Amino acid sequence: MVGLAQSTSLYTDPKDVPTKEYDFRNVIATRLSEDPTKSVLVIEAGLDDTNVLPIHVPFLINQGSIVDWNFTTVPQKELNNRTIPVPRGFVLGGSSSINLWDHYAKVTGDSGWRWDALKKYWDKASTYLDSAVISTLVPPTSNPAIPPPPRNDPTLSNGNGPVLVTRPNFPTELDDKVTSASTLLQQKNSRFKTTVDMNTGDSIGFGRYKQAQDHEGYNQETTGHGERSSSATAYLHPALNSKRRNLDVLIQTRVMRLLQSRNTALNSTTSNDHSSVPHFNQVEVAQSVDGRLFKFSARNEIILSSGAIVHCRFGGKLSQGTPQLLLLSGVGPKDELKSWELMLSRIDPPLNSKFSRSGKNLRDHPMLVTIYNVNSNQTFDDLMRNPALKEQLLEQWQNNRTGLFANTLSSVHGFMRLPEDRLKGVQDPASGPHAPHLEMFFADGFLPLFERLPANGHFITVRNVIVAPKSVGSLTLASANGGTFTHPLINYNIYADSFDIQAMLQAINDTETFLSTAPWTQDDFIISVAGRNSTSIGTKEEKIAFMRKNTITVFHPIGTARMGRKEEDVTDSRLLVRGLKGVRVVDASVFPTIPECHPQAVVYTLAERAADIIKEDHGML
Ligand SMILES: Cc1cc2nc3c(=O)[nH]c(=O)nc-3n(C[C@H](O)[C@H](O)[C@H](O)COP(=O)(O)OP(=O)(O)OC[C@H]3O[C@@H](n4cnc5c(N)ncnc54)[C@H](O)[C@@H]3O)c2cc1C
Repeated sequence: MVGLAQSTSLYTDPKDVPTKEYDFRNVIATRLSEDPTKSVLVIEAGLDDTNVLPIHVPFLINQGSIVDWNFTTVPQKELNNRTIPVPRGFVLGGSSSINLWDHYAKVTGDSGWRWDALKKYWDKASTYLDSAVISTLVPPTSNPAIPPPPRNDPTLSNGNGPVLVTRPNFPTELDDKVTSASTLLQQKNSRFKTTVDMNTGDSIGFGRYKQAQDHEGYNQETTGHGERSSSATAYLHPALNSKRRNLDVLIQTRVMRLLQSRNTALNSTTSNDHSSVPHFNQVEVAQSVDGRLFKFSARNEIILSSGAIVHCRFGGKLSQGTPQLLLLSGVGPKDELKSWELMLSRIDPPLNSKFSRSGKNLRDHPMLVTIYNVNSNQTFDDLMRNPALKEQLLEQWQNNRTGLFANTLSSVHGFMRLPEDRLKGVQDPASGPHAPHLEMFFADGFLPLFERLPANGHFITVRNVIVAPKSVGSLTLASANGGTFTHPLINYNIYADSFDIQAMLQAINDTETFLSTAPWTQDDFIISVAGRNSTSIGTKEEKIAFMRKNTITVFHPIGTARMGRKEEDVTDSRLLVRGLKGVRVVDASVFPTIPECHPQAVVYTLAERAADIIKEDHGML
C-alpha cells in the first residue's frame, strides 16, 4: 500500500467538518490555503486515493473500477447508435501544449492566456525528473535485451513545481519500430516528421532516438519515483500532511447544487459585479440520494473545479460535473430548464439564464482503436495472462518502485497535420500551423480498454485520435430528481461533422502507410488486423464501417462552461460564471476549443493561473 500519511483534516462525514463557513469552497485548494488567513474546504464525491493501489501503479488501468464514475454516453447516431464509455475519476486527485493558449487569448481578449504569459505557470506546476535516477529497470521474463534506461536530457523543459514528469523507463519492441518508420517516411513525406520534444511549441512529429540510449521524443509522463504523480499526491496530500489548519477536505460527499444568497446585492470585487444579479454563496451536499442534506457557506466564492464542483483537485478527468451542477442550480439555457419546473420552483429568486449555455460545447477527441495480430512473444499479452508474474511484478513495485509496473503502457507516439488539400475550403479546426489534427499512439499488447484479452495470440494496439475535431456535443439533465446522483445525458455527437469522418479516414490511410514500412514488415511482424485476414482494412466504405464500429473517445472532454468574451459564453476570461456572482469555474470545462494534446498539463497550467487570478481578486497577492 502506498504510504501517504492520513490527515486529520480529511473528513468522510459532513457533520464532522469543524465549521460550516469557509472563505473558499474547494479547489485550487493548495494554492489558496497558502494564505493562512483564508480557509478552504474541498468537497469530493469520490474516495480518498491514498490506499487505492492501482491508482499509484503507473502500469495499471483504473477504468471501470471503484474510482470511476462509470458513465456512458447516449446512443451515438453516427456510431451505429452505440453508447460508449465515459470513464471519469471518482477519487481525490487524478490524471493530470501550447499553441492553443494564444488562440484562447484571442477568444477571451485576455493576453494573460497567451503562452508567453503562461509559461511561468507551466513551470510552477511541474518538475522534470531524470528517470534513470529514479528507477532500476528489470525486464519482464519474456523480454530479452532491453536498452538501458534514458539518461538525463538538459534539452527537456524543467520546471520547479510539485507534479513530477519523467520519460518512460521501460522501452518496448515497438519504440524502435515507431521511430525508425517515421525516420524512413519523413524522407518521402514531411507529414511523418520526427521530433525530439513535443513540448517546445511545435508538437508535430513522432518521437525519435538520437542514440539508442537517449530516448528522445518519448512521451513525457506524470510519474516520478516509480509512482503516478497526481494532483492529489503533488498538491493536496503534501498540504494536508503539513497540517495546514485552514484546509479541510470532505470526501465521499456530493455537491447537489449551489444555493443563492437571500441578499443578491452583496458587494463584490469581481468583474460580474451587478447589484441585481443572483449571488451564490452556499453549496448543498449529500452522501446518498435520500440522505441528509448539509449546507456549507463560502464567504468569498465557490469554485467549481473539474468535471464537477467544489472539489479539490486540480487536474483530474472529465468535465461533466461542472455543467450538471450549474444546470441543477438553475444556471443554464432557459428553454431547457423550463422542462424542469419542479426544480426551478425551488430557486428563489428565479435566475435569468438567457446568457448561459452551460452544458453546450461538449467536445472530446474521437479515438479509433485497431488491434493487430503480430509475430512476437515480447508483447504484454503473456504477462497479462500470467497472474503469478503479475503478482511478482507488483511485489517488486511495492518493494522498491521499480520494474515494468513503474511504467505506463505506451512509450512513443506521433502528432500529424492533415494534408493541405483536406483543409481547402474549410475552417482549420487546429489552433495554428504548428498544431496537429491527428495523433497515432501505440501499445505493445492487446489494449482496447473495454474488451477482454483473448486466450491466445500476441497483439499490438494502434490508436488513431482526431485531436482537432469539429463535431460538438452537449450535456443535459436526464431528470430533475436525484440531483447529482442521477447521471446526466452525455452526447459527444461523434462524427456529426463529416470533416471528422474524413479526418479519421486519413488517419487510417496514414496508419496503413506507416505500418507498410520495413520495421513493421520485416520478419512478417504484423500478421493482420485482428478479426481480418489482411493488414489493411479495405475499401473506403469498409473503413467508414470499421470507424463506426470501433470508435470511442480518449477521455478528454472539455468545453461545457466555455470561457470567452461573448455574452453566450458561460465564463469570462477570469473564469467567473456570467450573469451571477460568487461562482468561478476552474477545470477543463472552461476551454473554448479542445487542446490538440492530452490535456492534463493544460489543466494544471490553467489552475495555476486561476489561483493567481483568485488571489488578485481577493487582495491576496
Ligand atoms: C481514464 C483517463 C485517462 C486519461 N489519461 C490522460 C493522459 O494520459 N494524459 C492527459 O493529459 N490527460 C489524460 N486524461 C484527461 C485528464 O485527466 C483530464 O483532462 C483532466 O484531468 C480534467 O481535469 P478536470 O479538473 O477538468 O476534471 P476531473 O478530474 O473530472 O475532476 C472531477 C472531480 O470532481 C469530482 N466530482 C464530480 N461531481 C462532483 C460532485 N457533485 N460533488 C463533489 N465532487 C464531484 C469527481 O469525483 C472528480 O474527482 C485522462 C482521463 C481519463 C478519464
